[in-house]
Amino acid sequence: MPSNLPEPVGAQKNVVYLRDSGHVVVLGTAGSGKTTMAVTRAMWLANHAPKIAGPTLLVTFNKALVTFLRRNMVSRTPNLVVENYHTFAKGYLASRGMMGRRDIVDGEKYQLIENAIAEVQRRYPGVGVLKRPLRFFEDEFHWLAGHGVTDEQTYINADRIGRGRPLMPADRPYVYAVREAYWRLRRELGKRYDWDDLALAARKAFEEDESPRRYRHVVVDEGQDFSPEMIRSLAAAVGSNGTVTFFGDYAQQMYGRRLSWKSLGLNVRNGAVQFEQNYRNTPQIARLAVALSNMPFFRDDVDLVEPKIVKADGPLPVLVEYPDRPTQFREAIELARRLGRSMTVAVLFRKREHDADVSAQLPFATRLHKKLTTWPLGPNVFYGTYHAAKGLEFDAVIIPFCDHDLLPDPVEVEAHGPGEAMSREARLLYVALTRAKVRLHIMYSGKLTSLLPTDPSLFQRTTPK
Ligand SMILES: Nc1ncnc2c1ncn2[C@@H]1O[C@H](COP(=O)(O)OP(=O)(O)OP(=O)(O)O)[C@@H](O)[C@H]1O
Repeated sequence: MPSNLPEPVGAQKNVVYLRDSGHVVVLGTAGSGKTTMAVTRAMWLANHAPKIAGPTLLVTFNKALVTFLRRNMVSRTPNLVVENYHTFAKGYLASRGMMGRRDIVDGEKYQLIENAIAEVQRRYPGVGVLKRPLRFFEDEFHWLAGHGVTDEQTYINADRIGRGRPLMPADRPYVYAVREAYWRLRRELGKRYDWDDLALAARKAFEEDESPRRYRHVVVDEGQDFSPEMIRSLAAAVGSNGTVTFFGDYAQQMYGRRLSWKSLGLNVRNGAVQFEQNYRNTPQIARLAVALSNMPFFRDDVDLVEPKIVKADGPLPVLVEYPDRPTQFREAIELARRLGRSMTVAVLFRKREHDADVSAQLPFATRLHKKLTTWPLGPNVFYGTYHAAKGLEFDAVIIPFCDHDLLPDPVEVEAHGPGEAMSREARLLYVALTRAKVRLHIMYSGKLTSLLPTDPSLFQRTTPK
């Protein structure tokens, strides 16, 4: 997003200046102006909307995006609060006397789950599902909390939407036993919640809360990453004369397909509004993104919007094979250094493990991460994970390590099986490459990841000098 907000046009205008109370859902392709229009709508609702102006919460998933928005767009808008979801939920629970300073389990969570698995394994030796990796249990608990499941029977009967290969009902009691053991161990540590539980706790607290609501309007950006419970709690956070405006792109969804709007607490009268124009990417980059989203493993049965591209032509995405990973890394840094003199450039990685190396090589570059508090203006180098780049955009994006044995991440393959892992990781890669406005450089060594389309006309293949 730019620092000056563009004038809404077409469908954007209809959403931004909508006066009715109630709920609106906007679905749009990457770069269709969802974030910029979320900000424009939030500012209009906060201060300018005749008769319906009132305290407004703009909530998003990505903390780096919150920093960007506060710094560049909404710093002087009274009546508007920009927060990420967890800050909102924590603050609300604290205001209800339901959140102490040390109530959330953080890094210790993994050890607690390990201990819980070991405990249940001792009870049921030889049960196969209990041998699944920690990441599997973590993911399953995340899903349960996100869908507001708090008892075993509901889990056993659940249509486990969002997992390619559902877990057999016969296996579920064992997984649930691990969840209960984890809860008990967590309680013994004096922690009431983990991050995944906050939405469920907030939703329930709102249900019992009859006091006047703090916010009249809620605007949700990057809505595809919000769990059902998060969306329900946000819908419950406004009173009956308020509005919820939800912006999302299901092609960028991390995982889990969506439920009906109604079951998410959203009362959408006329169906979702579609944003179809892609204002960010050149046709060359957009074409690659569309080809990726058409790959068979990019499974989806919901509202993907085919983009109409409005930007001028640019160079083809560049695909370069290097002899080895250290060379890839060196070249990515060198290219970022060079491009960063005249434009914004981001080097994006699947995993966090490269952060220290980049920071050693590029001490003035900005790492995209949760605690980012300032946002540099002008040409600059940024770096971070695909996740951390959500919602952001850069003139150039460099994606090293698109190697066959690194993407999809083997940890995800082990946890979810190859089909599910491909589907999830393809979405992440889609996020990463749609951050590029004009230049995109993809690097690999050995064999290229099978997540990328193979049509040679989508790339300019070059060889390293
Ligand atoms: N009406 C418009 N006129 C000109 N430019 C626009 C308009 N709407 C959006 N843009 C530009 O399009 C780019 C993408 O916008 P934005 O980041 O809001 O998209 P998005 O839908 O949130 O993308 P993503 O979901 O991929 O993060 C920005 O540079 C923005 O300024």
